Amino acid sequence: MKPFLSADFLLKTATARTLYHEYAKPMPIIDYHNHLLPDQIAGDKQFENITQIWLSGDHYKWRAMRANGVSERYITGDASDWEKFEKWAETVPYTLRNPLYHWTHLELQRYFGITELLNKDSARRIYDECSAKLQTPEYSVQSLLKKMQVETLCTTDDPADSLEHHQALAASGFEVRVLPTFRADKAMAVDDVTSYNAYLDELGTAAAVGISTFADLETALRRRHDFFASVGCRLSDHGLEHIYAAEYTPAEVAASFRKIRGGGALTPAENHQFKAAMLVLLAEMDWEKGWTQQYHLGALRNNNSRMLRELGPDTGWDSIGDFPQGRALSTFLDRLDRQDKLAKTIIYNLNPADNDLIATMIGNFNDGSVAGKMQFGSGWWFLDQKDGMEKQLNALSNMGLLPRFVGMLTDSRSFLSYPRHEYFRRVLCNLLGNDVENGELPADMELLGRTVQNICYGNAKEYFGFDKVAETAAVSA
Ligand SMILES: O=C[C@H](O)[C@@H](O)[C@@H](O)[C@H](O)C(=O)O
Repeated sequence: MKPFLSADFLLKTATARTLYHEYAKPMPIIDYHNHLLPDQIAGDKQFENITQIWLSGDHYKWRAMRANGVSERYITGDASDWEKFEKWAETVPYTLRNPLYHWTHLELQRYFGITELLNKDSARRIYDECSAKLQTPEYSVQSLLKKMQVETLCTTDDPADSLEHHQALAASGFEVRVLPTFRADKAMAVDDVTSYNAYLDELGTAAAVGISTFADLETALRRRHDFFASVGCRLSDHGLEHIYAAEYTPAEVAASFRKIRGGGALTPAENHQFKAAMLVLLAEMDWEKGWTQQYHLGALRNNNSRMLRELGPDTGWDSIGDFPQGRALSTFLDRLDRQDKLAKTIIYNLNPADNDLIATMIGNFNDGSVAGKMQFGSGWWFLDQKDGMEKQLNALSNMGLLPRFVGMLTDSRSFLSYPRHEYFRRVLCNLLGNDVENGELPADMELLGRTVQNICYGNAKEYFGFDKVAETAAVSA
């Protein structure tokens, strides 16, 4: 019987072990999508204790604690940090076979050298040891990122954000490249007219333009898009139930915007037209700059209205939706491709039933401009565990080109989540190792090793063009 979480964790074959230890593990990390807070990186934050760095903001853990009968007081409420950690420790044994069980113990091992299982009995010891270490310079946020060989990370940022912390980091010479991502969801969130109009005022202030017409909105977004590019941004991102691809005319969109600005709500048809127009506008801006556009599709969000009122969005009340994806996505991508304005694109589906749909959809729009132009994103959110990752890798292998995949991202809110890349790399190497052992792939370690290194690092380095950021910054300096 293999020991739990040993050096060869998830690596069932000799080939897998070689591929992981000799090829995957040494690769730096390019974490091109996460929700880390740039001010905490710029300020090189020293977290007070393990609860603050590990539990606050992690709605994966929050859901597990709730499922385990823990009251909200000990999750997002006013219990002490120790009380919250104790409740998490009590919950961990009940997460076995959930990825949290692996991540929790992998993170204790990799960051704190703790191999003891976390549970009620070990909670105090582990809390004290981790919290004491977190007070030392080796556990400041910047030290933690360097410890995990992070080379580049992209945070998630609103067009109205000042990006002051990204600028400060670039000026500080911090070895890890910390770049923004242009996440314009709020710029098309017309479902709530009141909050949308308030946001438009905020966006207008940031862009130094009064936003009365749709043309003004475009001006404001273009100014912010240009500003994000000047700070090194190379990606955009969207979180949507599905793509919007209704037919529209500029006049219809302009009229809808006037209606919104007057405080009027759009009809469902006007709503879909407006969102379709916004997606095209934003996609064209991405194409003009050679950025990569990301679409996170299929989440059924904020299911618990009581808790949405109490805690707000992204607090653990979302789940996998069953929205039809294919037709609108095809129409949208074709609309851009027809104009030769389709940027590099990564599509993440939250419903695994859409895996094959996305894996085949991306094959419709590779135009020869760049290898792997159209990407099927890594297992996302409820799918970023062994089973979900294997399904995504197998669908991509069966219907696309696995060796052209830009690989994993943490998508996390915690600075202790970087072992997710290790987890993915182990899953990848194990799949390839199994194929070699079964005679389904040649035991060509040069070919397989290069493939592993490209998926873990090389493809992302080439595809996103972050090095161009350095060149641009040097030129503009
Ligand atoms: O893994 C979970 C994800 O980070 C989830 O929190 C995000 O997808 C977020 O809701 C977003 O819209 O970007």
